[in-house]
Amino acid sequence: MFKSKNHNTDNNSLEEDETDEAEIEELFQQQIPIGIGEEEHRVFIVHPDVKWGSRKQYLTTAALQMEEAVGLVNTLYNWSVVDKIILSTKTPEKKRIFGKGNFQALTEKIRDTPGVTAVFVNVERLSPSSEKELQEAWGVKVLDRYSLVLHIFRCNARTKEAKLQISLAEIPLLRSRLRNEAVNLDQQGGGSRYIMGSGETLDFPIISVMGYTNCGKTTLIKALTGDAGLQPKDQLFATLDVTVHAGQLPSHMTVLYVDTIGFLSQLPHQLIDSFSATLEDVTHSDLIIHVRDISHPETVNQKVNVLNVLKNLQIPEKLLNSIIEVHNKIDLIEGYEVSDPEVIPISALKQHGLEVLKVKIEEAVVKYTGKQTMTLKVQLNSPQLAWLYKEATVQVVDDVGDDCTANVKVIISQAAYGRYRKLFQVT
Ligand SMILES: Nc1nc2c(ncn2[C@@H]2O[C@H](COP(=O)(O)OP(=O)(O)OP(=O)(O)O)[C@@H](O)[C@H]2O)c(=O)[nH]1
Ligand SMILES: [Mg+2]
Repeated sequence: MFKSKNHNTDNNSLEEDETDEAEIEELFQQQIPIGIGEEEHRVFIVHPDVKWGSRKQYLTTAALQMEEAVGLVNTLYNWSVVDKIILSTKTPEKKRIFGKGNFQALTEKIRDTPGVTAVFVNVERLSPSSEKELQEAWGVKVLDRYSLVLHIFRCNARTKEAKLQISLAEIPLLRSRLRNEAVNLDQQGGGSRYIMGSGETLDFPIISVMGYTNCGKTTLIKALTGDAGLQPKDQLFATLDVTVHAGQLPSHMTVLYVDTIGFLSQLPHQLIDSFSATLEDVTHSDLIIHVRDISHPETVNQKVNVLNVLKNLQIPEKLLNSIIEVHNKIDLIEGYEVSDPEVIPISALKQHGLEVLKVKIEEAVVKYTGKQTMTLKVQLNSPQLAWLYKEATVQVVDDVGDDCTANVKVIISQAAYGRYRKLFQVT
């Protein structure tokens, strides 16, 4: 389904549309956060079905839904269905999808079916912990409808704009996975929920890193996140795809940095579409970091241009006010000093000034997202701690002694704190 790559990717000239396409194609294929590659798949389909109405009614519905699932898999040219099964399930409110007996029988059946490389569980979304659990039990890739459909879109994406859109669609998925890695719900006794529930309230703050091409955006994100996969390059438009990277702030709050396509005064025509898609994405972030290459002769004009574009984008006033201005590449100017105390001077390459920047980012996140740091006295023999792990960012748990309580430092939104107080009748 992917186009074969017959372009010469060594030539980076922007004038050559073909080369440019090839490079985007390559970048796009490198970044597959949902982890489905181009390989062939032999898929076992499980359709968990809740009984309702008459037996005939639910069997008909289940059969139709199974047909739909088969159709989805067959859309992918090198995928095939090896077997399929409809299994009655517990209600969605229950913590697990399948009852114990059903699950054991299913696991045996999957293991006994030769050549299975993936199991498609035909539900909208599996929670990351369920997915992990099933994957461990079955030893093969586990897909839900969301990840399968995204994969189909990804394979069909031909234009740069479409590819960017897909990268953006993957953000919520990526977020929930990161959340799961940061907080293992199962270990906290929270159980694993089968379908993502209040997932949206669990979002991490999103920080868009913007600025002129070659100013050091990717280098900075790499330095802030330690993400070894990022490749800064001394070349215009090294980054042609929106990517998202998780990093930790000083108080262990996790944030997501969005690496964006750089500005250029004379934007090559073929890039305008993907560029505007990037900018649209920015309007949905919580905070903007504006990186300036302070060693560039046009740095002042560049700043004016960036701010003008952002203003014309109808970005919410609050987001405009949130902009953190960063002066990068100070290592190239001896004795560089800033006159504005709000501006943070750094060298992303030499990793100077990053701690100060992180503190500044954290302050801004607290200010602009309404999230606050609090220390709560928590009853350890109640579900309070598990609740906080799910709905807020737990930073430190201090055991305070014999009375079964702990001091828990959390980053929590005002709304979540309100719910916490109500739920546990804390005053
Ligand atoms: N001397 C110096 N060079 C830097 C610094 N930060 C980045 N660079 C260099 O600047 C070049 C561009 O860096 P990138 O991080 O790829 O820049 P970018 O803003 O992501 O560029 P695009 O993706 O093309 O928009 C690379 O050669 C980096 O090594 C810095 O603090 N000091
Ligand atoms: Mg870049």
